[in-house]
Amino acid sequence: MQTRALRIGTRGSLLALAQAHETRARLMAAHGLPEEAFEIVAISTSGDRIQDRPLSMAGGKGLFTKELEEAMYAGEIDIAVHSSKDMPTQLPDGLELSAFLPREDPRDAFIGRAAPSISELPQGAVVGSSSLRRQALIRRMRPDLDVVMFRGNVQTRLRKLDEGVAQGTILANAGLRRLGLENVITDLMPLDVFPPAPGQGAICIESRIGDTAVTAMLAAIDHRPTGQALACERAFLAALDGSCRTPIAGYAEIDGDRLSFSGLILTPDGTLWHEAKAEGRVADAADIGRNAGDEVRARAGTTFFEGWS
Ligand SMILES: NCc1[nH]cc(CCC(=O)O)c1CC(=O)O
Repeated sequence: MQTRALRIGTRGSLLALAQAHETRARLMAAHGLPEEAFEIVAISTSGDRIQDRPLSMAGGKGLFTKELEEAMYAGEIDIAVHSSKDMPTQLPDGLELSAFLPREDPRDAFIGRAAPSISELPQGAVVGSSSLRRQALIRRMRPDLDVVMFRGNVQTRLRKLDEGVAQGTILANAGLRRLGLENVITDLMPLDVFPPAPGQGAICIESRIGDTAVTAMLAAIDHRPTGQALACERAFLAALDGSCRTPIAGYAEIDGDRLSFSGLILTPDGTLWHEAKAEGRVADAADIGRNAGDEVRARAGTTFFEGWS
């Protein structure tokens, strides 16, 4: 018998709260438990407070997870719900990713004002993005565009578009859908020309290693194919050192017991890139990702990373 509510830790942003609610709904359904069996605990993180500079310059990944992990060590929460994309490849001691929810659409979405798609934007138009990967991919597609820094939550970015600060921006389709904002999307970026960040669209749940009652509960909502795809993508990222100052994209697709992976690194200006494609058994997901990362790293050579890594 469960005596006290399971405390679900989350960041306080609207997107994070939507993800925590989805997790709670799945746990309620899987275990036939009422809403009162769970408590959602919102915790503010350093990443949420930095609005004036790129996160890549402020310490990168981990900024969104550190406070939640401390709350987990302190026993203030039992699990932490995250966007897999924001998770460092190396977790702190004693914590593990014990469940992944079924992945949403991993594609990026374009929100255009002067034109519905990047290719139709007028010469020299301004596109806002704070993601190094998206900046590099936009520049690779359209070197003439002016790519500017764009931070803040979705609502802030939409307001900046209204104010004419930029003619377009790119956000994850998954996040927009979870917020019920898919109506603002004017184009969806194809996976081959605009590959997503490793983990994009997948919610993951972190817990304490050895917390058997909690991990048993989470096992019931774990979506194996998403976990396997993520094992591959995260191994690719880890092999490349996962520096958040190198634009990196990677996406694994699962079909039965087969996995196909495509990974890409680019220079921030989008003029140079190296791509690896691999296929194999799902059981070898992590090896496939690691080998692809090693291959890309070897092909790029050390000069590729000079200057920003
Ligand atoms: N770094 C912020 C972040 N982390 C996860 C998502 C989207 C949701 C997801 O990928 O699951 C976003 C916003 C965005 O990129 O538009």
